[in-house]
Amino acid sequence: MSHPVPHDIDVRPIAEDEFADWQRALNTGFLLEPTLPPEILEVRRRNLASGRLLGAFDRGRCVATFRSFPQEVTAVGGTPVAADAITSVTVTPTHRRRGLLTRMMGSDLTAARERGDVVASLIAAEYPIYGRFGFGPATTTNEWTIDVPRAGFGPRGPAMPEDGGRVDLVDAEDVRKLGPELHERLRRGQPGAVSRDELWWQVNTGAVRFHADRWREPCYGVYRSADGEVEGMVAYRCDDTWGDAKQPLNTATVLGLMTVTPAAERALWYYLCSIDWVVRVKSGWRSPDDVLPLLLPDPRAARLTTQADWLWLRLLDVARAMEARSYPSAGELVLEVADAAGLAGGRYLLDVAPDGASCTPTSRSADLTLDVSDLARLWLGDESAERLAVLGRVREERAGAVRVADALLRTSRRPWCPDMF
Ligand SMILES: CC(=O)SCCNC(=O)CCNC(=O)[C@H](O)C(C)(C)COP(=O)(O)OP(=O)(O)OC[C@H]1O[C@@H](n2cnc3c(N)ncnc32)[C@H](O)[C@@H]1OP(=O)(O)O
Repeated sequence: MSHPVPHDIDVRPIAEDEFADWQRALNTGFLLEPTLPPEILEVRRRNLASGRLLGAFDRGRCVATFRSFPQEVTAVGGTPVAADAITSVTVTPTHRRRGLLTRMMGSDLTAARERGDVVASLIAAEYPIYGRFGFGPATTTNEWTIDVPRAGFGPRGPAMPEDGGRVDLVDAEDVRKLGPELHERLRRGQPGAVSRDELWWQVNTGAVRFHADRWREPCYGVYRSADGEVEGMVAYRCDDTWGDAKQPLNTATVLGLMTVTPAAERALWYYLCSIDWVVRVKSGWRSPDDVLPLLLPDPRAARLTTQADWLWLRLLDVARAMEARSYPSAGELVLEVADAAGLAGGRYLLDVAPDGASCTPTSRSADLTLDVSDLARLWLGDESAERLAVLGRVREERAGAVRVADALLRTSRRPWCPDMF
């Protein structure tokens, strides 16, 4: 079988009239039906075609896809940094392992660096794909399945906290009105969270349909505090499962639950675990240190059913990334950062003082040597330098430097990205 020579394949931004071809290649790469119904294609064209879309073309046919869009990722301490969010990455099966992803990624990351983005971000379909491009897994996610009858709520268990707050069910239109402001509050307090644009709210509440048959309207609940402030919101769907003896055996699956106060968090989980007929609650993708299991009178009723890497980051500007975050104590660290792509490498002095941090190129000798992908693991505070040293991924050049790194970089709560993109 003869393969086309990689350089005969054109990698470039697509023209608007190539969108249908690009979309067909995208669906092919994701093992979906290649051709979308015309009305869905049109909705996608209207919303996506003018964005940053790359394609690879072999004899005029699109054989690879790549899309990036502007995003913000919340650093430790709450400052959002400019991110190049990457999605829709595919290479058609006939054209894989010939460097097409490498070419698209190189072109996108170079442009992002030139634009001044601080990081690039993505959710990886498979673990081994993105490390070679300087990405590291920066957050993880957990999903729990709650066995509701065992959870301990109900007539003999604790009642919903009496704090004057209330849960009300609302419609999609209310979610589009109330959700964005609540989410802005959430993401400013949640390292690893990413921004949502208006299109996110439209697509995720059914106002804009990107799929012909995948939309089923969920139920939406809102928690308001005693003074009427919206402090939490949940979207969930129930199935319609019944046992042989006519017992209700429904599962409620959480599509998203965001809260900005502990009262809202407690109230919404209590609500989900006390809906008649519901015997199982699937939590959806939660933070790895979510308090959820401990909110239940019997935490063992929450079984961990998914645990996986989630948001991957690629630092494009080490100095700005390190200066954007906060640190629990003062200290100094010289980092020798290797970056095979030549985008962000160098030796940096991180100098954390009580009034803020500076990170500048230095000629002082290094305390730690590591790859840019491993600095991405450390940046949000989730990974420990000590663990990476055990793996041989971080090299300690000065005795004790690993401990200093962990004291500076780790956080008391773990980072979390609630979104899939
Ligand atoms: C953010 C997102 O959109 S995630 C979605 C990612 N897409 C998918 O998983 C869809 C199915 N897979 C694909 O379309 C393709 O396999 C891609 C896009 C993952 C990779 O595209 P390719 O053009 O084959 O990658 P490319 O040839 O540039 O590979 C570069 C290197 O990565 C390695 N690599 C690429 N994909 C994988 C993989 N899935 N698993 C392990 N290694 C991989 C290659 O072996 C190659 O290694 P080498 O340089 O040592 O030879």
